[in-house]
Amino acid sequence: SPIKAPSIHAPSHLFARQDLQTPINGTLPNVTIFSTGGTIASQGTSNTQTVGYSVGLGVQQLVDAVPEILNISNIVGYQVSNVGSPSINETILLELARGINSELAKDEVSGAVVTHGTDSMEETAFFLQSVINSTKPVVVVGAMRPATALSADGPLNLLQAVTLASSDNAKDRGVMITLNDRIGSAYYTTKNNANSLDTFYSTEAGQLGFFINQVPYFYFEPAKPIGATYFDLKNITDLAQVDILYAHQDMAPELFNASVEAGAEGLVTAGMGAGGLSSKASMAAEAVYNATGIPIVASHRSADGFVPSSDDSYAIASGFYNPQKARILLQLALTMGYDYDEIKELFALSYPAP
Ligand SMILES: NC(=O)C[C@H](N)C(=O)O
Repeated sequence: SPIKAPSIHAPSHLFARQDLQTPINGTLPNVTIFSTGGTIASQGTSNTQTVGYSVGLGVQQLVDAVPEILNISNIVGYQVSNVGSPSINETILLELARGINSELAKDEVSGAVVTHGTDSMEETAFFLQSVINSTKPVVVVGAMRPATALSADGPLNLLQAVTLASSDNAKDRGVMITLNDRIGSAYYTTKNNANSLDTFYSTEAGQLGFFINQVPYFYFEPAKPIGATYFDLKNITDLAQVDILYAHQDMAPELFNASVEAGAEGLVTAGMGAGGLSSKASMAAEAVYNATGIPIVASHRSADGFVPSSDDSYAIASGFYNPQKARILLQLALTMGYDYDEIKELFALSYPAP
């Protein structure tokens, strides 16, 4: 019969550590699962319900649904939160990052898995990529169908995530996102479709590998994304406020001032094409920059692409970062006290001169 997982770490104040009822096998690696909620932890009222379900399954139930995981790894779990990922906030992000760093610092832990809603998964994954101090695999995983649905995707995704987190060939590849057999780089992977199972087919730079019969295969040797910067969180307890303004025809120029009045310390624009704003919006942005000096990063509302730097612009070019990743990067830079020029250089690191 199953025995209690050994107490191999101390709980932090936010995390509810679960003493998962998993059999211990000394020959297997140890993986720690950090559970945050999302569709992977959700239940509907029938097996055909795939919208309008509710979050509620705990980390123990997620593991219980896939006993095969215990043939791959010993598991310890933390219940970090149990929310839909639109409600993930900086408190959860900071605690998650600290928890992962402290787990991965232990020799006996091979890797970490984060179960997460898909809606803001790329933001959490990018954040973790920027603040995790380890070469061990960190895998962020979710599902597009609730656990109760016919053909629920969560259980196999979780099995693959644990497999990846305990694989030697997954080391030194940065934080990864896995869903629907695909392995993507957290740095560049984006949710592309609001509903479909294959929503995390990656943008051009993001695809790292694929699962075949639950074995991870990589296309390349381990590599680090160009420009990836590590931020040491030290005693940081909150992140700078950065908001995203979405550009469109006739965008209200007042939004720039309103955001600053609401507390924004930096702004990201999801511009049209390669970062474009209407001339009225652009003038308002420039006026806010001149009045306050807050950094304004120009990104793109198109799903993929690049915003080039321009010498005569007040705005900092996002390069390859989409608005939600640019926001996290700007939050981290501001939190660490980077000035305007340092922030500009930070963004430019992702597209070094040839
Ligand atoms: N598929 C999902 O996980 C979507 C869910 N609304 C979430 O992000 O929490």
